[in-house]
This record gives sequence, C-alpha cells and structure tokens, in this order.
Amino acid sequence: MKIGCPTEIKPQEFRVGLMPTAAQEAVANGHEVVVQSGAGAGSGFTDDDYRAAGAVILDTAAEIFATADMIVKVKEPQAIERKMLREGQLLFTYLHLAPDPDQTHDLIASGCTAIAYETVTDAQGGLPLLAPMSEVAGRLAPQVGAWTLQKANGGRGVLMGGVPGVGPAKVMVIGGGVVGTHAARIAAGMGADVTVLDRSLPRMRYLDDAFGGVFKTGYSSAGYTAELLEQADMVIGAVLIPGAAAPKLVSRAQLSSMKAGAALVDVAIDQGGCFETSKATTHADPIYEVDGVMHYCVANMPGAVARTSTIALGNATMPFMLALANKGWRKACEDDPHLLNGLNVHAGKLTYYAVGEALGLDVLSPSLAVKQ
Ligand SMILES: NC(=O)C1=CN([C@@H]2O[C@H](COP(=O)(O)OP(=O)(O)OC[C@H]3O[C@@H](n4cnc5c(N)ncnc54)[C@H](O)[C@@H]3O)[C@@H](O)[C@H]2O)C=CC1
Ligand SMILES: CC(=O)C(=O)O
Ligand SMILES: [Mg+2]
Repeated sequence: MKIGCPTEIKPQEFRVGLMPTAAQEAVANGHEVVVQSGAGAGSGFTDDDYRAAGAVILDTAAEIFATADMIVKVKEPQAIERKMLREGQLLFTYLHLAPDPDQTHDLIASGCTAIAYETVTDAQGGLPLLAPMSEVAGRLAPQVGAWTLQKANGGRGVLMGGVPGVGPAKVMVIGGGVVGTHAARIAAGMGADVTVLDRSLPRMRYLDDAFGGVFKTGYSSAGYTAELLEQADMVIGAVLIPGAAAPKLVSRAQLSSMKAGAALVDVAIDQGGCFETSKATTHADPIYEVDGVMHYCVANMPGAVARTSTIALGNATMPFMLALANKGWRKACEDDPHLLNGLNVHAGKLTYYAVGEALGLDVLSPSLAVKQ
C-alpha cells in the first residue's frame, strides 16, 4: 500500500501524522511511504530523517493526495484538503464530525473511507487514540488557564498556588476522564484547590482511591455545578460522550454569577464545547471575553507541544496504521471491532450513529459498510 502523510495546515498545528519511526515500520512491512517536504519540521523531524526511514519526500500535498492509498494525518482535513480526497481512498486522522456539518458533507461527497482516531475503542472501554492527546491537553489546561488568569490577559489576577497568607485558586474540572484527571493532577500540583465533577460513580470511586487528598470529587448535577461555578477562579471543561456533541453544562446566563476575570478552559471544544458561550479559537488568538469571564477554547491544544504530542500520538496510532496497511481497511476492521468503531464515513455514507444523531443524517451500520 502507498501511505501518504501531508503537512498539517490547520493554523499553528505543528504535529505530524507519521513520525519517522512509524514510516520505518511501514517500509519494513513492505509499504511505500510518501511524506510532504517539511511535514515533520514543527515536531523536530527533518526530511532527511524520513529519507533515512525509507520514505520518499514529495513537494506538495496535491502529490500526496493524488497518489496515496491511505492518508495519515493529525487534524480533520481542512476544506482545501477535502477537495483532494477521492473515492476508495482511506483517511486515518481525527475528524470530530458531530459539531462540523461542512466537513461531514464534504467527506460523504468525496466517496472516501474515513476512520476517526477519536472513536476507535479498546477492550477496557477507553479511547486509545484519543487518550494520548487527552493526556497532553489535560496537562496543558491548568497551564493555559493560569496564563489566562493573569491580569495582562484579562484574567482575575489570581496565582494558582496562592502564597503564604493568601489562599490558592479554586479550580472546578467538569468531567473526570483522561483530560479531567490529568488536568486535576497538574492543577493540584500547582497548589490549587481542585474539585473534579463527573456523573460516573465508578469513575469517582477510582479517582478517590487514586487521588483522594490531592483533589476532591463531586457529582455533576446542575445544582452542584452552579454552586462551585460561583466560587471558581478557573473551570476546565473535560466531558465527553464519545462521538457526540458535548452537552452544554454552563449557560450564558450563569456567567454573571461567576467572579469577574475567572477563566473557562473548554477542552471539550473539539466536540462543540461544554459551555454555551464557547467558540473554537486558535493558538494564534486563543482567548476572548464574554460577560467578564475569560474563555480559552483552542481545539488543537496538543499542537502547542508538538514534539511530545507527535510522538505520543504516533506510538498509539502505529499498530492500527500497520493493521490497516497490512490487511486493508475491511479485513483490519473485520478482525478488530474496536477499529471498526472508528469508521465514520464510507463510500458516500455516514457510518457513526452519534454523528448521525447530532447532524440529523442517515447512518449506514458500520458492520454493513465493511461488507460493501
Ligand atoms: N481541545 C483539544 O485540543 C483536545 C480536546 N480533547 C477533548 O476533550 C474531551 C474529553 O476527552 P477525554 O477526557 O479523553 O474523554 P473521557 O471519555 O476519558 O472522559 C470524559 C468524562 O466525561 C464524563 N462525563 C460525561 N458527561 C458528563 C457530565 N454531564 N458531567 C460530568 N462528566 C461527564 C464521563 O463520565 C467521562 O468520565 C473530548 O471532547 C476530547 O475530544 C482531547 C484532546 C485534545
Ligand atoms: C484530540 C484532538 O482533537 C487533538 O489532539 O487536536
Ligand atoms: Mg481537537
């Protein structure tokens, strides 16, 4: 199979879908790998690193899209990339279709087969291709939130850990999965007073066993959320219903109950965001203010620490990428129902139910799609 890796073109996105060690493994498995010149630069990988791995360097994305059987990327294809996808081509990347009707329609129209990293599952009930980036974004969230809280950035002027004689910042993390747990650990490590809300009692039992004394847990009812919201210096949105649009857990009306200059960090923005007033921002212009409350809503947070993120993501995607290349997508998905859960679009049809529900579109069952 010919595997192609273009340069990411989303603003300030420095990750790359295929790191040289993954290219090397693909070549060792008998595949051809084509990489766009400069694709790895933002993550510290040179064209020569890819050549040494056995890949061929091509100048343009157009050459990659025109010739590759499988495109491996990081971010959802941008409009100009979607025009280059074609029938029968396999796309393996993050998609986040539920809040993105334009992308969904373009992928359906292209006729390609698209497997989304964020909906591939594992036997433990986790999301193995989302988890590494959730670890990164979770650990970044208190860091960017602390920056947002600084006075010069419009924030409240509160230091996370306080100082002797002055108490720490109060941080509420909504959602205690991968993002939430990593965010809470780092915020607590910075000295903040942290509470994590979730709706899963087994998850809260785990968090209490593992981190009791480091941060507190609470049930994510509307009433308790409203109570903590009034006291919070920082709120980190970290909920997920896999594949679906994020539930809105803080309304615009509630912002007036918050402290002026408090920071909302909506990590769940890639699924549409869990605060009513969230809209996606970029690393180039990450924050904005609504009703006196500062919002940070960058949809590709891990791109800020591209080298760490590229390697963490590449470690997770490599075995799936190799299975797709070695067996072809149909056999790979038939052999592995967790990979089949990643199938979002095939040959002009949507194949993921939560996206169909969010966008009001018909869905072809993935187990039927794999037979077509
Ligand atoms: N902005 C960015 O750059 C990035 C965003 N993300 C996003 O972060 C979000 C969270 O991802 P993960 O932590 O990996 O998911 P996860 O599945 O590990 O955790 C989600 C948690 O939310 C909880 N939850 C669901 N509904 C809830 C509610 N109403 N109230 C409280 N908790 C609720 C679940 O019980 C679960 O524990 C996803 O939307 C993911 O795509 C992940 C990485 C990077
Ligand atoms: C998960 C995701 O959307 C990202 O890493 O950018
Ligand atoms: Mg994202």
